[in-house]
Amino acid sequence: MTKPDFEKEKERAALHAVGMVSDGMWVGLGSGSTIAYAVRALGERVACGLDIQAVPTSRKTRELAASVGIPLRDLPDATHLDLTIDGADECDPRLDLIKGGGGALLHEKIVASASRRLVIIVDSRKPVPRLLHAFPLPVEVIPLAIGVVSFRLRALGAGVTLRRLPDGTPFVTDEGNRILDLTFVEPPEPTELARSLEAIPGLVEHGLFLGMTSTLVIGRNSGADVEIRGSAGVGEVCS
Ligand SMILES: O=C(CO)[C@H](O)[C@H](O)COP(=O)(O)O
Repeated sequence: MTKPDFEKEKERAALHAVGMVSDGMWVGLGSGSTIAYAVRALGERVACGLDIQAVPTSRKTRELAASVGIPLRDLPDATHLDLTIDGADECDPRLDLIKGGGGALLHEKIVASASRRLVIIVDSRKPVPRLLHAFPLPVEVIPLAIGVVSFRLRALGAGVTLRRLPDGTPFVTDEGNRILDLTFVEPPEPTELARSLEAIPGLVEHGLFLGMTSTLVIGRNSGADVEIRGSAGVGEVCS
């Protein structure tokens, strides 16, 4: 059996999602390696005359989008968006997600929550039967609350790890916060966990995106290019 080409899957999912963008839209741009394919493809459509405004969710995405000529707006300028394209670390059959592997979950959730449609693009490794059984759940915490929040998270049954860079220093988010990665020996029900996390002062946001996804696009290697879950919808493609 040939090995799956996950980069090809990411690219196929990204191309499909970019086909859903049409003239006049305000488009949210997520973060991560899968989104990079979407940003480059969107840049090609902009070069062909597509007229959009894009709101990036991280410094990295902003830099890439600017480099391919996508017109950009800042998040404070946005009131609502037509469509957001983003990646995910895990997605379950209800299209609920874990996000934040790249540490951009706060901006990603604000943009997703303001979007009429959230289109999630993934490769075939991301769909799972249940969330919280494999990928650690990222939460964003203000630096001075790290001790207090970690204590409360452990009381919820979580294993807590401060995310660090390869040089050992703590990872710092675009908002100057820290990321704690949570693991569970006995994974809780995501909705209940989300409620508990939202009640902890100093915990700014968590990576559970529940009930937000409109469309999940899974890139495939063989057969059809993509598998669609949720609502479909394809716009014009630049040739
Ligand atoms: O949530 C995210 C960043 O905060 C990313 O969307 C998620 O980590 C997926 O990244 P990739 O496409 O590189 O696998």
